[in-house]
Amino acid sequence: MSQSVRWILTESCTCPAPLSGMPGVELPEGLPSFIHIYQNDFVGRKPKKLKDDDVAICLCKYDANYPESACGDRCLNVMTSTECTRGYCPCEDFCMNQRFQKCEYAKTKLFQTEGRGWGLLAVEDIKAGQFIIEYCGEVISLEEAKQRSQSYEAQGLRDAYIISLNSNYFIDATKKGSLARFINHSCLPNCETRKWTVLGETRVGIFAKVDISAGTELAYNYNFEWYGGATVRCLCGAANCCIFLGAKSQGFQEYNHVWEEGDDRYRVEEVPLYDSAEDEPFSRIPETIRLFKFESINGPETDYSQKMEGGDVSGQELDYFSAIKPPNPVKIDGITTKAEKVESLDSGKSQDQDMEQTFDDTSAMLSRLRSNSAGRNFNIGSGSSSKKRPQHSPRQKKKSAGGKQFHPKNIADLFQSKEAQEVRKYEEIKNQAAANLKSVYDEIRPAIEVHERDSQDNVPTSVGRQWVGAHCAKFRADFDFHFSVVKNFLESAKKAGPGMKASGSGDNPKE
Ligand SMILES: C[S@@+](CC[C@H](N)C(=O)[O-])C[C@H]1O[C@@H](n2cnc3c(N)ncnc32)[C@H](O)[C@@H]1O
Repeated sequence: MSQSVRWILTESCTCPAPLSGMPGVELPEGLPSFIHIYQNDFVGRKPKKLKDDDVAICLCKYDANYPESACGDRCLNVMTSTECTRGYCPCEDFCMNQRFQKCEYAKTKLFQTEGRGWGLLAVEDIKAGQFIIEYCGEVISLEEAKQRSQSYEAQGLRDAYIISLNSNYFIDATKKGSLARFINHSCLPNCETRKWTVLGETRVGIFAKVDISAGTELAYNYNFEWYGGATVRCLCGAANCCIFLGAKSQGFQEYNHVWEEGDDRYRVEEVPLYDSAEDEPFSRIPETIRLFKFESINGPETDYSQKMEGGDVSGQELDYFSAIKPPNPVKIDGITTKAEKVESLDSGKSQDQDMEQTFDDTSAMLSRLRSNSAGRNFNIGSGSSSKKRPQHSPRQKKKSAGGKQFHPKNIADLFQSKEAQEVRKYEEIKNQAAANLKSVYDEIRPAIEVHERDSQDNVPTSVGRQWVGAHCAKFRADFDFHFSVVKNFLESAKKAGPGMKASGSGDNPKE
């Protein structure tokens, strides 16, 4: 049974009192407690204050015979996903481009789904492209997002409400948020998320992808990028459902292949061998942090088994932190996750610290540049999941001779020779290239951040070129370094005679 309409605004909320004409919020009984807000609540920093010079003013001129003239689709601000600013727009009160500011939401209603918690329904017909609601919550830093994600997990919270605004900031709607926090995921969604700039800040809106009729559940494709941790069964009911949230992401597919019982392709013995210290310099992920990313998936379009309409998926890139972690991987009749089959997982390997640091600083930039291509990736903390592979089970044999691993740095120390000097020279060049890459990133970061709210199409070519150039130099230096390690290692072994094996192999009588 529904309670009467009520406003819930707390003292700590920075948003103004609800504007007249704003939709009321009907909160049904039994809804887990949260604080309803109409604007993002900034934690740890204040919202930007736009200076006069920074306000984007369009060239629209209101024509009473043509309402679209007041900041419709041809408005310069609309075209750049920027809202007009009240008091500055030439169309004044006729301006139609202040939907976030005026909370011009579609009428919606909460309802209880089967197995997916609460969901949001359209109460009126909604047109394709229409703004439905803002995804509001607390705006927090990346660090805070990591901490909260871990803490929610420790508290056993199942539902994930943290999404990314950009590489530095996230929206956490766990404790405070708008009704958008209740919109569920579908593999065949009728809505999508879009980022808009409103009064200088990036905000996230839910928009209709297709015409939606009253009574239909609203859903968008979370496009979770799976970064380890729990596998959560998707219950969207779409005919093209991916079975698990994030199942289409590379991380999930490499780590949690889903297969039928008895499928011999995935026997533990056949898990590929690798030496992570050498192959995977960036692959360590803090286990407790799960980052999910919304990303385009062009899956087959099939019938919608629930009352949702289809269309191709083109939601913008957003990331999701999850606090979900069931005790064991999900098991569905006849289907097992690979994690269940692999008997034990190592907790992580030591990493090349300087490389890792550079990667931390530059991963956000990389992800943005990559996001224009089909195979997007996003990295957090110390590494990318894209290369993460199943780790050794106790039954697997080691690849290295005698179980020893040869780290490039150790090799340089071990060989006090001409060869070692050459290796060190290349190592220095490699470090220099890494430092250059970092300084290029620091230099061009502002240019990227100005544009990150939409896409990287707007980033000046010179910036992109500089970035690509620095990367190529870094890759080249890495290659030269590793090549010199291998070459000099072999040469010194050859010089030492046919019986000589790598230092540390235990076969050298002098050892
Ligand atoms: C942003 S919340 C959505 C609202 C949530 N249903 C509630 O009751 O608060 C996201 C969480 O809802 C659940 N969820 C959303 N879509 C789902 C789906 N298709 N299948 C299973 N669970 C889903 C998952 O637990 C997910 O972490």
